[in-house]
Amino acid sequence: MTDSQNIEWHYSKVTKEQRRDLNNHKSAIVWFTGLSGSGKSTISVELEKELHHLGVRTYRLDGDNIRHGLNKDLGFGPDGRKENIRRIGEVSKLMVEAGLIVLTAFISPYREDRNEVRKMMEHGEFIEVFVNASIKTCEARDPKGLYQKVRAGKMKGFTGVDAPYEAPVNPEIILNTDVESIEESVQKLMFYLKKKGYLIND
Ligand SMILES: Nc1ncnc2c1ncn2[C@@H]1O[C@H](COP(=O)(O)OS(=O)(=O)O)[C@@H](OP(=O)(O)O)[C@H]1O
Ligand SMILES: Nc1ncnc2c1ncn2[C@@H]1O[C@H](COP(=O)(O)OP(=O)(O)O)[C@@H](O)[C@H]1O
Repeated sequence: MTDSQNIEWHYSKVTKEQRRDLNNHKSAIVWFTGLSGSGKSTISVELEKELHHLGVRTYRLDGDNIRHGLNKDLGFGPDGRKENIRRIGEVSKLMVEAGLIVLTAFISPYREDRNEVRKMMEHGEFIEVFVNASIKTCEARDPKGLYQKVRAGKMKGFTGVDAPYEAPVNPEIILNTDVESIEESVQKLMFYLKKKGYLIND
């Protein structure tokens, strides 16, 4: 561990607000959370495409990708998942400082870990999106064949089967992907971002 007592903060001469002015929109984290197969990746990809078309500067962080690089040393036990979310929170915060709308797609099963990220951010900078789909739906979709592996006893500690998922209590947005289409979910998100003024900087 580094001794943080011997480290001083260095301030930039360009602020987050000035970067936002340059981009002409606000910056924030759109934090997708939900079971494997609920639709986090799919919907965040489509949302990013739509935002990009509007000239919004974005970046997407996805569990599957980040666990190949930055977080490849982490497992799926409670400690590994906690550290995964802590690091993603820190990286996302930097990106928000840089003026981006960050889209994160992680199961992030623990309420406390998500709330820790919320606490790191300023008011309105953390938009929690509960991608709500039943385990039955997720298992029927099984886009990576993981549920099949779990049921065959080849994987242990899988979220929603034999590891917990704690649903958000008061998320900014709920997407019921059991019944809503991908397009409907994207439109819901776009409506929220526009209504709350994220896509302009005033
Ligand atoms: N044990 C276990 N439980 C759940 N998921 C597992 C597990 N092992 C591997 N995978 C695959 O890893 C993806 C989830 O990674 P995350 O970084 O999003 O997980 S977490 O937020 O740390 O819980 C998850 O991807 P998604 O399906 O996109 O959610 C799975 O493909
Ligand atoms: N309404 C919907 N919303 C999101 N995904 C859906 C929907 N209906 C079907 N799907 C499909 O379900 C799968 C969701 O997988 P994925 O986006 O990888 O989920 P996650 O990232 O949450 O694990 C994709 O194959 C997607 O095409």
